[in-house]
Amino acid sequence: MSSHPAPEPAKSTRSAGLSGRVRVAGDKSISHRSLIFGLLSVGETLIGGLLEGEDVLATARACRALGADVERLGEGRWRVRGVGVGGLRTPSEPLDFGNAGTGSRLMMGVVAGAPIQATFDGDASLRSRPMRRILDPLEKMGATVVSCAEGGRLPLTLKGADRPLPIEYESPVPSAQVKSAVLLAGLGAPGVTTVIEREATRDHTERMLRGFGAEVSVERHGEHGRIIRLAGQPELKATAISVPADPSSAAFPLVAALIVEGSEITLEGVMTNPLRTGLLITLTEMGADVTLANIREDGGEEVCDLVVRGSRLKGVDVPAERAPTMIDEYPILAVAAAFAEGETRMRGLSELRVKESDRLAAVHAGLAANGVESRIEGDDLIVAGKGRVAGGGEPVETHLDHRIAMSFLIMGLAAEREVTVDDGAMIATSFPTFAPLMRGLGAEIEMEASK
Ligand SMILES: O=C(O)C1=C[C@@H](OP(=O)(O)O)[C@@H](O)[C@H](O)C1
Ligand SMILES: C=C(OP(=O)(O)O)C(=O)O
Repeated sequence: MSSHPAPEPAKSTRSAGLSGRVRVAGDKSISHRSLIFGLLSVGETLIGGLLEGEDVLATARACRALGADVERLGEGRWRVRGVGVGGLRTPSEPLDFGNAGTGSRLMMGVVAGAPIQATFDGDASLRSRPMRRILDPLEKMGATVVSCAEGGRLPLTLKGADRPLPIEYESPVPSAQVKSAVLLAGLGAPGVTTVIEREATRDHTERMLRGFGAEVSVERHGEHGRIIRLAGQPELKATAISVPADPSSAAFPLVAALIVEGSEITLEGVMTNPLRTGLLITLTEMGADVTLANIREDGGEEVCDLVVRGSRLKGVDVPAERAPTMIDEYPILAVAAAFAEGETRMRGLSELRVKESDRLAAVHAGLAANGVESRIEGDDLIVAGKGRVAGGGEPVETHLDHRIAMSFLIMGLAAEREVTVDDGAMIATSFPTFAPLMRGLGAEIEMEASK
């Protein structure tokens, strides 16, 4: 098992109006995929704006272990010399993905579609997460699970198919990671690999496959779904990639500026891919003062500058079908809901139970510790917003979950008393510049290690 950094307790206190103009780090989903597609294509892939968080760095190491030449040229600037789908090699050591679900699951798809074998491992959080959802379709494509921990969990050794089979797969869970693993394995299969989604999930894999020269078609399916078809055995061509700013990271300064009275900030170049904008839609319904300015394109995605001002929020009902477009944003939405007037009901959150932590339970406990009433009914989370938050509770237990740590540190910026979290170290997995960036806007956040 990979070790974690030493726990780093952190706290935040009520802050005066936030102000400034910042750009959050590169999108985590696109960063993982940039490295992986770099590995799978022949030639030189140049990446700008790569997120240099621990999760993505683990993927970079895995790409090296599978045969790519991966080099950091400067801040966020990386070069990958790939080996092509047919040129992957069996790594000599286990691949350690740390805390990263995306990196490990996508790479299982890569290994499954090639005649190689690899062992996957990670930290205690990743070892507890379900992998059967990935292994089931990959076994249908011809991969073999050589060994694994109970319930198909990490550490596990996967042997790729000598001759991968193209399949048609309808995932029982709405998951971009499952979809991506099947499509990545499908690169090595002759014929067409098809993924059917009842609810559309983030489509970065499909878009980037096209960008690297593969043939991919996407068709609507029912009210919210899609059918994705990939023609197998393409020759992927290396390309240049610019990674836009991550909307899931932007969510933290965004909500901070809404709840801290008198704030006005600008978040530059935030990606507004329609399958990632559920939080923006929800906050707008809650009465948030957010303007989308300077809408343009970056790296094949629409981006804009978000101008955010302190706002009085009201409780809303968030429909279950919106969940895939804001799946990582529920912890910070729950914080916004705590400062709103009235009840917010977030529906259909079963997937939150299998993230870095059980986020439903972690959010509920952290809110309760800081004087906010909430309840879980089935898969719904209901937060009773009172327009104010007491704070001052016992340290919030973050369970190795970066988003729980960041969400509660944001809560402390507008709570009456300080909010503490037991460990902010995992923030480095997705948003290593979180604390300095927030402090630059005027937020009072203290991490123990940087005192
Ligand atoms: O494909 C991706 O890049 C991701 C998919 C989502 O996970 P699921 O596929 O498990 O929903 C999301 O939670 C994760 O942070 C990133
Ligand atoms: C769920 C997340 O990531 P992953 O699944 O890659 O660990 C996240 O970043 O919130």
